[in-house]
Amino acid sequence: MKPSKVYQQIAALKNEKRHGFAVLLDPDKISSGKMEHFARLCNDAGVHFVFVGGSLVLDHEISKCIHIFKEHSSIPVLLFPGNPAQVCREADALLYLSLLSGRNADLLIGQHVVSAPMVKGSGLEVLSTGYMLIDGGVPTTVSYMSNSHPIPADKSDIALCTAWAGEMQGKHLIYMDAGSGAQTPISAQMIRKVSSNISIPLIIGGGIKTPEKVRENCEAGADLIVVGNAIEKEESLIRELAAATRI
Ligand SMILES: CC(C)=CCC/C(C)=C/CC/C(C)=C/CC/C(C)=C/COP(=O)(O)OP(=O)(O)O
Ligand SMILES: O=P(O)(O)OC[C@@H](O)CO
Ligand SMILES: [Mg+2]
Repeated sequence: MKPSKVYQQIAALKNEKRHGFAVLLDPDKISSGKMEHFARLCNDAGVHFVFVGGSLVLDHEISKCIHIFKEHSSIPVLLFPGNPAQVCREADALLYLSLLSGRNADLLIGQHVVSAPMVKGSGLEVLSTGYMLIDGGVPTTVSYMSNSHPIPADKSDIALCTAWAGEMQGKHLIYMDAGSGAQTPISAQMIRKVSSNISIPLIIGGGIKTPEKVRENCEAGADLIVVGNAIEKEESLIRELAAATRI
């Protein structure tokens, strides 16, 4: 399946040496009743993409959340699912994650096989994504739920070889994630090492809280920065953090 519109927007960021900002909306923390408000905040801040999903989502309102968001915004919505039950047609695209940092066959290919008919029939733009967890100093929901070891934070060579393997397998994107709520975000040194050696777009997330960190990550070669927790705590940060990708 060839990716198209959303992929082209992400690839354009890289080709034109610009940087994008994505807000992660966790339906368990930002309920459908707040979606209109968040849509307006994201519009006003010039957010490029919205990711929706979680390692474990208790709320069954993902479709409703996306539907409301899209009534008030034309920002593309990308599903960021911890499992196939979070896939829904209302989004624009699906980050079709393969957990390359782990050695859990189910998250590399098993869940994809089981959900293939549903994903194929969804009409979603499918973005094949090499997903890499990097140690962020604390156990995160995703490391627990995926039952996998993250790549040690100081092992940039392992990160690079993992990203290379994903690129050579034909992944459209690499997403390096220190995990939601990480204590220590991914180092600029690791971002630089990976970014300067791959040609597909690089998404960076986990524990990013300040415009300075956003800026540092952009300078190190991140094409798209993802923030969730910090914005849930202080929604006015959306504007500041998004602006930092444009400096
Ligand atoms: C094949 C399909 C359609 C789905 C499977 C997708 C795979 C393989 C996922 C890999 C591992 C995984 C559980 C990723 C989830 C990543 C994610 C959405 C993280 C968002 O943050 P949370 O971990 O929910 O953080 P909080 O603890 O802050 O809620
Ligand atoms: O919630 P935060 O820590 O910003 O992390 C965002 C995202 O990369 C998590 O998968
Ligand atoms: Mg979550």
